[in-house]
Amino acid sequence: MASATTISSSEPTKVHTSNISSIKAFAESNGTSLIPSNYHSLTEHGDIIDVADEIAASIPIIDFSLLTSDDPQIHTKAVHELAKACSEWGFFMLTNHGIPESLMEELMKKSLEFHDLPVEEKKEFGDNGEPFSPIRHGTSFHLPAESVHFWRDYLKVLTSPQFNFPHKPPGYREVAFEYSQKITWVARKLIQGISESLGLESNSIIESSGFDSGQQIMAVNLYPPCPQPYLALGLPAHSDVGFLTFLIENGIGGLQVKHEDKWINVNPIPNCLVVNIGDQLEAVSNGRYESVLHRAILNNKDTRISLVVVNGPAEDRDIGPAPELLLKEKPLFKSIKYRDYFLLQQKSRLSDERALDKIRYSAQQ
Ligand SMILES: O=C(O)CCC(=O)C(=O)O
Ligand SMILES: [Fe+2]
Repeated sequence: MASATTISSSEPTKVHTSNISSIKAFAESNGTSLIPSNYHSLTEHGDIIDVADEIAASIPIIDFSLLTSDDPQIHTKAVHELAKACSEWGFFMLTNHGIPESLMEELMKKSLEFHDLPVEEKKEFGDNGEPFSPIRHGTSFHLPAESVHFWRDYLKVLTSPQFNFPHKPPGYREVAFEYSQKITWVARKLIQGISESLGLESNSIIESSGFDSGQQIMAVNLYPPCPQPYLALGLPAHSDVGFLTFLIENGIGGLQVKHEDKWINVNPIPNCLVVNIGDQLEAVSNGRYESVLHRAILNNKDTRISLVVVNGPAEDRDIGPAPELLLKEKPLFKSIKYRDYFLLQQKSRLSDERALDKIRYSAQQ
């Protein structure tokens, strides 16, 4: 115990962040039980402890096979459930989505293999700071411009309208392609259901947003064990940029969503997709469905991997509240090209601002 007391009372190590190009490599070589002070994003223990776990049991579950049922009554009931999940929570668990478990397992395995490649071998994918680069590998969120860093390494790939992917480890690209296609199909069906739930034609959002040549980004997040998990975060509170985000992970847990002003742990359920509403759906639905705030917390034992697919509109489309909704209500958001919104959102994530607030009409207007 004496040594533990000594460690906790010593100064956090000062490490030049420019020396940390991979938190995985750093964590593996860090001989202390302290983390560098520029990774301290949580100042109060309460911030991480104040979690409303009793509410977690009521996280909505949507059965995809009911939504796609040919029986109109079953379909209508599922659309109703979807509307409730989107308006009350902004996210839900999706079951019976038809994506084979073996595909998801293989993808997770290859993702771990990618992050396990020697640093040298991943250099060719290094993030050059250009948000539209097809492949970006890096650490934290945006290292050069941040004051506080996050305990995460990432691979971010633009998988649509053109499919890009690293060519290593062998077979990763193929399995990612299959998963990307299947997620696109599920996303398309959900967006149709969401359109209906808003009283729009089933294809209304798909067509107006150019969804079939829409932007899709796959992000593979790796969070190594963190010796002081109550001081750092894997990812800070944020909302996602697109219409819908799909998340799977390796069963460790760490995703939290904000619900009624409290953080809720989203415990992984095997073979389920975690789906959340992104900013573009909040805009299109004119605020009916809110883009949910979420973050990734850490633990000191296990490496966690999450695989996230963000599906959005085509980059050249102007996106704003659906015109059909504006027959009866005032627009809450200005229309903006998705490409410009994407850039705005990337910039906003470096501060505590939300990009949606930048396109929101003020109350007086
Ligand atoms: O890893 C997680 O649980 C969250 C990841 C996430 O929110 C993201 O990549 O946008
Ligand atoms: Fe996210």
